[in-house]
Amino acid sequence: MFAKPSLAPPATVHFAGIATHLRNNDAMLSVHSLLTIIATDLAWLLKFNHISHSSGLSLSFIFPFTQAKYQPVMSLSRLQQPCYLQQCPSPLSPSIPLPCSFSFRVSPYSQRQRRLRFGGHTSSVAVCCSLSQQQQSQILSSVTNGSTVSDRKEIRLGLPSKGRMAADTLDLLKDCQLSVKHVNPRQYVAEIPQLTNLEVWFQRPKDIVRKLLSGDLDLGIVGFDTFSEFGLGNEDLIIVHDALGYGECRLSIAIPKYGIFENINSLRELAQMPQWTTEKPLRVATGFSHLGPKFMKDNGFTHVTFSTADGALEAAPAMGIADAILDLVSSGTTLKENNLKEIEGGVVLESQAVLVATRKSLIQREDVRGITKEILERFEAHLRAGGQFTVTANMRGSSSEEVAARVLTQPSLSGLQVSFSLGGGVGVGPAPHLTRGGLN
Ligand SMILES: Nc1ncnc2c1ncn2[C@@H]1O[C@H](COP(=O)(O)OP(=O)(O)OP(=O)(O)O)[C@@H](O)[C@H]1O
Ligand SMILES: O=P(O)(O)OC[C@H]1O[C@H](OP(=O)(O)OP(=O)(O)O)[C@H](O)[C@@H]1O
Repeated sequence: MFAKPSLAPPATVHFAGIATHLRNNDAMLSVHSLLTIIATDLAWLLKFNHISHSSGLSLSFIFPFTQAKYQPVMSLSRLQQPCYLQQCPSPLSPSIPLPCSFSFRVSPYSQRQRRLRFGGHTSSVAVCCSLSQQQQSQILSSVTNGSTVSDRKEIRLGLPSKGRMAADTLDLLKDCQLSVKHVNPRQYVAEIPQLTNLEVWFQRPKDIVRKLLSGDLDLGIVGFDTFSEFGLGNEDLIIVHDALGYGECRLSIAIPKYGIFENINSLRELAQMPQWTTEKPLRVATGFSHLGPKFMKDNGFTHVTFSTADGALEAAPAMGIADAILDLVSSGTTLKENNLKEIEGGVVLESQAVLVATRKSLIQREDVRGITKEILERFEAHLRAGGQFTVTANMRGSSSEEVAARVLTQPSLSGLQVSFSLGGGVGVGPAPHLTRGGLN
């Protein structure tokens, strides 16, 4: 099972890490950042990631891919060369041949499967790598050069103070037995008694991202859209959990259903309309003044201008202020009510709530890593448990299949999907919890 490496493994320190997000170019950032963290504190990451040591030789990176759209491509080319890589056995994936730098794709992951991402076979790919002591020092010095995090002793977590994300964020924390206690209801600071030395600061989502960048917060929960817009691709921000399961929406271009747009149904068609000239460019209203222009430029729009507003952007075309809008959509009701439509190829990004940390805090502060681990484990436990029930029953049966067949023929349990192993119990999809009485 353990393929012979093409390069002899050096006498090395071995690293392990987990990339909890991989989005296009962020992939390299994750790998690099996390490698660095490992270099800083190997023991912590081992615990953090539940990674097992393999044959005393190497440890695994595990990359859970959650959204097919990102088509994650991983590269280790940023690592200092030469970088010795070798195949490692993994229960999660078939072997992957690994040259010094490499890329791979992972099979698409459906919406329905997303929450189970740590459990499925297609969701993860494990690779292992070993780096020499010298490479370790190089990586470490490349990220620890520059400014250090401030001298403050507490750890700061930013949570949305208002808007759509606020209540759902508190609900998620509550579901994870992390109760946010206001010291004073009129203050923006709070605490979570279960997490020692943690200060919660309530801020507008965009300010959470800004304060992460400035080093005034260590961790934050925001929508991926806000992270992308205000994070400006800054490599100091790391998404440590990319799918918290709420705040789901997409950032999308919309145009009127009527007039000159009546027969326009794709971004390509929109770009090719003869109406747009230097004198009369396509006018787009958006609150996303970083992502908007970038997206339009990447999609070949040369004659385009942008205007901004703080809300109710859907009114802009009817008011004659804009030709198109670029805004968040979830149910699509607001677009419909305003006679607007989305178009093929017009989605800039899919968003939901994410947990963000600053790379500097993670690298330089052990207590931040500890708290991050604690929060992440609670989130994962909660999110993975969603829709899962355990049925405990005394049943006769000569095999797991026979018991499963019996469970599924019970009218009261109809609709269950069994995804189990027996010997101890049967794990199923949505189901009642049976604790006593036999199902015979
Ligand atoms: N229609 C929607 N459905 C689901 N989630 C949404 C929707 N609109 C926005 N969101 C998510 O909620 C986040 C917060 O949006 P919201 O407009 O409520 O607050 P905000 O960021 O405080 O806005 P602003 O500061 O511009 O007033 C967005 O960044 C996005 O991630
Ligand atoms: O697709 P839908 O479910 O209709 O949701 C989309 C709307 O939700 C958001 O606005 P929000 O309600 O937060 O108000 P805002 O326009 O003041 O930002 C977004 O800006 C859209 O206008």
